[in-house]
Amino acid sequence: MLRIARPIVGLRGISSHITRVPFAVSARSGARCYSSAPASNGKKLGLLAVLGVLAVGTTLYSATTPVKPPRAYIEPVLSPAFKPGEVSVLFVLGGPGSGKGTQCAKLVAGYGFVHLSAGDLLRAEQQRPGSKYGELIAQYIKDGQIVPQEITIALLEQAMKEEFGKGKTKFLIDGFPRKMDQAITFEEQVAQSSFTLFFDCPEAVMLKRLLERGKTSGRTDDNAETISKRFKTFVETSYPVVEYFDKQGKVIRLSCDQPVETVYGQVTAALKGKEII
Ligand SMILES: Nc1ncnc2c1ncn2[C@@H]1O[C@H](COP(=O)(O)OP(=O)(O)OP(=O)(O)O)[C@@H](O)[C@H]1O
Ligand SMILES: O=c1ccn([C@@H]2O[C@H](COP(=O)(O)O)[C@@H](O)[C@H]2O)c(=O)[nH]1
Repeated sequence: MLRIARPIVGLRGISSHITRVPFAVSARSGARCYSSAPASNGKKLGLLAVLGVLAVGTTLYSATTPVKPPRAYIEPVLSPAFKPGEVSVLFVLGGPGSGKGTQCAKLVAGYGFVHLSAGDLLRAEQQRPGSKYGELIAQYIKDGQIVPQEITIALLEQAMKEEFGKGKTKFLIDGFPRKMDQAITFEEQVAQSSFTLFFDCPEAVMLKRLLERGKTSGRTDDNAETISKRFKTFVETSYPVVEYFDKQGKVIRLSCDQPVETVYGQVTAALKGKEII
């Protein structure tokens, strides 16, 4: 597929308005064109006649010569890895510790979704012997920052293709997209999302859960210092993604500050309402 880029606004047609008027015309070879000496009437008339002919000539030339538009730029547009309708993608977003993974696990058990957690994929890549990106990923996670999109999207696309090859088509993409560039690139190059489940949760609740989880999780980011960085990243970088999809009417907002089963009841009711399950 090819996309023809629009020509640069304002470029087309400008040349038709440019008429070059000769700077000085001398009636006689060697005469000074900047002389202050008064010219005779005959000379003045001759000069005016020449200027008039030139003005008419250039106007006629520009009016009759077709203006060539600038050559269109041709940009290749990559087709997404999955065609529209081939797979169903639900993004699952919410602050750290809002319960995304817990609810995804229940949807897998109840409705046969494939659950792909971007964080889990990054941690697995970090651990993979020989990975070029292990150290980089470890540093970003420890700092509560978002790993460059190329790495995360490649991991997600690969995992989706593997599952698709086994006949799976319903995906929960958990903890992604966490940044606007990821949202746009993923939808352009991998697949369109149908909805985003957003778990709204007070920071105090998430902090308590994460500190509790940190006692056994072994995660380098479940500690007070990194948690506060993750909260900041969520507010500044990830929440704009929720707003972006909200403007498209594609966000299902859920309150996470309830027992697990109550939250799950809200999730399933909302998905049934949208005829996703
Ligand atoms: N509704 C809930 N009520 C109480 N505790 C919960 C609830 N949901 C999840 N938890 C607990 O909170 C912790 C964080 O949950 P979970 O791992 O599902 O969150 P998450 O949003 O996936 O976090 P992260 O983004 O950090 O991976 C876990 O220990 C989990 O058992
Ligand atoms: O798209 C993503 C998703 C995650 N990360 C990094 O991983 C950690 C942990 O993610 P969880 O979803 O909480 O498991 C997150 O703080 C980021 O550092 C990412 O870079 N990009």
